[in-house]
Amino acid sequence: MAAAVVIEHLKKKYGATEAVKDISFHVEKGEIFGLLGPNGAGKSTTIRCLCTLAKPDEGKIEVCGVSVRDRPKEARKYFGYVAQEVALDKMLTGRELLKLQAALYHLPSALARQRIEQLLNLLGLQDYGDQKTGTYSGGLRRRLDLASGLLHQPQLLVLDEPTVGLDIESRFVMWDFLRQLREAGTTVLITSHYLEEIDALADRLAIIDRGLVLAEGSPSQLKDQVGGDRVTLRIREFTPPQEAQQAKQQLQTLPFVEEVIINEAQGHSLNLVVQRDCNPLTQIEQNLQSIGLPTFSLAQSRPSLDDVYLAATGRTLMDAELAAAGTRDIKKEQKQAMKS
Ligand SMILES: Nc1ncnc2c1ncn2[C@@H]1O[C@H](COP(=O)(O)OP(=O)(O)OP(=O)(O)O)[C@@H](O)[C@H]1O
Repeated sequence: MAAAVVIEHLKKKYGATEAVKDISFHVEKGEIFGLLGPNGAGKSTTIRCLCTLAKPDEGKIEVCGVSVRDRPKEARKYFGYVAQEVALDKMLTGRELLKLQAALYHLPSALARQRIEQLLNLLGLQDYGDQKTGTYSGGLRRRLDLASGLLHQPQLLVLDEPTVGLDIESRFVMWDFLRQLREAGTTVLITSHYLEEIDALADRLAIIDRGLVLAEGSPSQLKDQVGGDRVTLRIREFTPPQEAQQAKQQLQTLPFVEEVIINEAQGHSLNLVVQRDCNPLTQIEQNLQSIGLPTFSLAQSRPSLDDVYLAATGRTLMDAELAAAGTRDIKKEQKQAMKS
């Protein structure tokens, strides 16, 4: 059985910007697959190439065994795409917009009517179908986007950051709906920069950073691979770099400490990897005391996807987000995207 998505050695540049340097991953049928990475990592570009909305420079892309580059029209039958931001015509009602969309998919009108009512019900939109979309909340708009992407009953639903800007409740509604879709046999490919979203939803994921896949697997596999428990230590609220170095050297000598990383972006806090199921906190504190260093905060936890990200990139996802913010000219990108 062909995989739902095969992407191999995808490359895509915008001018001098290498948006996608070399990305490969497979999505199996019936799973929720997450692409996790900070803003600017290349997630949208990857799925825009997959969904025939951007032209790749190189690489193989298949949807349900059909080459997207060679047979784009046929490939489009297999997937529904829900973009990051959809410009809805605010004067149209939800039902009218779905009718328009159904016409774009060339659905026969009886089938279109049936699908529209089904989806409005399924997504809890039955009371809003005749209201103008200009009156919709963010959560309702996203649900209508979903309905649009599902009208032609695609085998694969591709969603770009579907819960950005949504409140927690709307986000949970969306997660539940995506899980129901999976139960009904639809494959879901979702991009997100929210760790907890991918952790909660995805059967498997790929971590993407600066146009490359850094890790791929199920959330628990990836967490297991990064090894022992994590300890986050702050010597002071803002630790001088030389003290952080001194602490690192000292703590590396402890038998249960596997690794010490100094997180410069977080006030030179220290991230330690320690053997599982040891009780390290008192010993760490005493050890620091013995060389005259205080402890401002100290906490132990199981590895998270952020630890997986940190181990792969040397920075946390949030720091990567902050570094990316402000370096992009979104208006220029949108203009260029319209052209490509
Ligand atoms: N149309 C475009 N023109 C020029 N540069 C672009 C364009 N689209 C994306 N880029 C650049 O390519 C890189 C990858 O962007 P991309 O949108 O794929 O990342 P992303 O991970 O999806 O982030 P986001 O979720 O913010 O869209 C970024 O450096 C971005 O500035």
